[in-house]
Amino acid sequence: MSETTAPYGTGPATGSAPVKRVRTHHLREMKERGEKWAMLTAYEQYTAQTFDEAGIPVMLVGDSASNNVYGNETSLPVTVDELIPLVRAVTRSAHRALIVADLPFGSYQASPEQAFHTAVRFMKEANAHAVKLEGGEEMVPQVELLTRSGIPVMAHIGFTPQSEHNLGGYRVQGRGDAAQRLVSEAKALEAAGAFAIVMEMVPGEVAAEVTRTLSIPTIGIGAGVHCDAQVLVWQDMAGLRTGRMPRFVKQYADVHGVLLKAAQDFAADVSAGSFPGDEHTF
Ligand SMILES: Nc1nc(=O)c2c([nH]1)NC[C@@H]1CN(c3ccc(C(=O)N[C@@H](CCC(=O)O)C(=O)O)cc3)CN21
Ligand SMILES: CC(C)C(=O)C(=O)O
Ligand SMILES: [Mg+2]
Repeated sequence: MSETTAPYGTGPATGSAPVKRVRTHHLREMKERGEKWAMLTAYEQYTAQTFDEAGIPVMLVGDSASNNVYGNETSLPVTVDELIPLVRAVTRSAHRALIVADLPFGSYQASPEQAFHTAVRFMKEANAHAVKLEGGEEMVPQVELLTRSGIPVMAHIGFTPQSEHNLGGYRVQGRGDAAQRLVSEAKALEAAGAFAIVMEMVPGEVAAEVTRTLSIPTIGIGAGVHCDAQVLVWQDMAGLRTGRMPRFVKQYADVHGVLLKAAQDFAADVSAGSFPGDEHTF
């Protein structure tokens, strides 16, 4: 087992010492110390274990499971009932990371009460440590009620995929005149009690201003290097997904290539009669 110390000050995820869970206040302290950190999505056991071992302090069970697990085109169709088992798998598997459950489209926008009901399901049925929801000023009542009720909330502004039909597609938000509105939305969400805020596809300079202005950490995806943290969807980061990627993705491995070759080699061995061997046979 590797003895590398995770760079987040709460100790390694492996070994025999008891593992200390990352808490929202640790993230605020990292911002105060100027320590940047990485968030990844996770949707099941082995990636959650692996990212925990890597010292990733926060994992998001994204509504992006819609397109990255369930095979939909967008994140809109995925339901609470489809996400809860994935969140439960991740919270069972990661012992150190803070696990955030992404509230899916239609499960929180109607009212603070609807958001509360949905968030409580993720906390009770899946052991989530926090929830995430998309939106600006209009989500302040939701963020206030959840926070007052003991549920940590991660906000998400800029390009919010659940609103793609209102935003006119997958495009950068907060350019020009919209920049100051983005800053004031971020302030309102912090004042409402959010513990962190994702900024998706906003100009780097605007994200830098938000990051300087807030005391809570900002997590960028296509928002430049001046955010306090960065997030990517793991299948993009690891190169399992193929095809055209958004500009903000950096591919750190070729998992698709590795898995393709493994499947082809296995099939070829079976065809040739060279698997199973004596050592695999009882
Ligand atoms: N696999 C995956 N990765 C993601 O980053 C992701 C998901 N799924 N599902 C939910 C949302 C959707 N996201 C997306 C999807 C596409 C673009 C995209 O096509 N961006 C283009 C256009 C930018 C522009 O026109 O300004 C790009 O080149 O970045 C961006 C964000 C981010 N999220
Ligand atoms: C890309 C991240 C921020 C997300 O919301 C998701 O994976 O659903
Ligand atoms: Mg999402």
